[in-house]
Amino acid sequence: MTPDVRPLVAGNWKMNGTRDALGEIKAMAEGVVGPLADRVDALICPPATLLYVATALCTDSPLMIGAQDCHQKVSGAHTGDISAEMIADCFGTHVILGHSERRTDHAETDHLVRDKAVAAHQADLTAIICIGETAGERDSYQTLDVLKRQLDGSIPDGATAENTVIAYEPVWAIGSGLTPTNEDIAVAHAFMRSELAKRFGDEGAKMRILYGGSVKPGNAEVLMGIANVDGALIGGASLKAADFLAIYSVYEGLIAETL
Ligand SMILES: O=C[C@H](O)COP(=O)(O)O
Repeated sequence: MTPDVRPLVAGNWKMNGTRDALGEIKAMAEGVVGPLADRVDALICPPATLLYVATALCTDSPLMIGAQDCHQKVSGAHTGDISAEMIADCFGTHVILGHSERRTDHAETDHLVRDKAVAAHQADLTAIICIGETAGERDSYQTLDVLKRQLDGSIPDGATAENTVIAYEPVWAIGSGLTPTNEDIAVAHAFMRSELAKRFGDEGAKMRILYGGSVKPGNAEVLMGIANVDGALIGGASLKAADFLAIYSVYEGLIAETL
């Protein structure tokens, strides 16, 4: 955790979830309540097909709804894409950008991710910009170099602690059940914090840096307790309300420790 930074527990449903899954969102909306909701943000990013109905289920809940990608342009001839404005029009508040699956599946570059973040900011969305090294880069000790290159290239100059969240997701930890050691996570997050503070000053010092990659109810308390880890970006374990809420609830203990 970073002192005075409000944690964010975010779920990325990826290409999972049809209308049958809306009951999970309803249960999450009902579960994000009470004093914890005043201290810790919760967000679910379902597929675009569920965006509008998901936000409608959350009108009486602090649970926020976001999208998983947007186009860098405001509108136009871009078949199959959705714009940041369309996400905002569905009452979405956040958009995940530059996830490693999009960098791989759609050849997204740091430059493109930066342009998408600018589009997100122009639509008043918070951009969750994903970065992280591959197994090969980690094995050849390039992790911090990769993080620096992706931070420098993917974050636009107008980023603030309000409109931008960084998600560190080692590619090899996604969906694998593997996580870096606590020490490796601490080193990576301290490095990112220092780079963000160097470039963005106070805004960088307060910008949220999430950890993502095989976060589960069983390891969340330890992972979320690491310095400069300001929440989680959760894939598989965000599909079920019970797991998502169990991860969210680890902050009951973590916040009590800081009071
Ligand atoms: O965006 C979420 C991540 O890719 C993590 O996925 P995972 O929790 O299934 O490992």
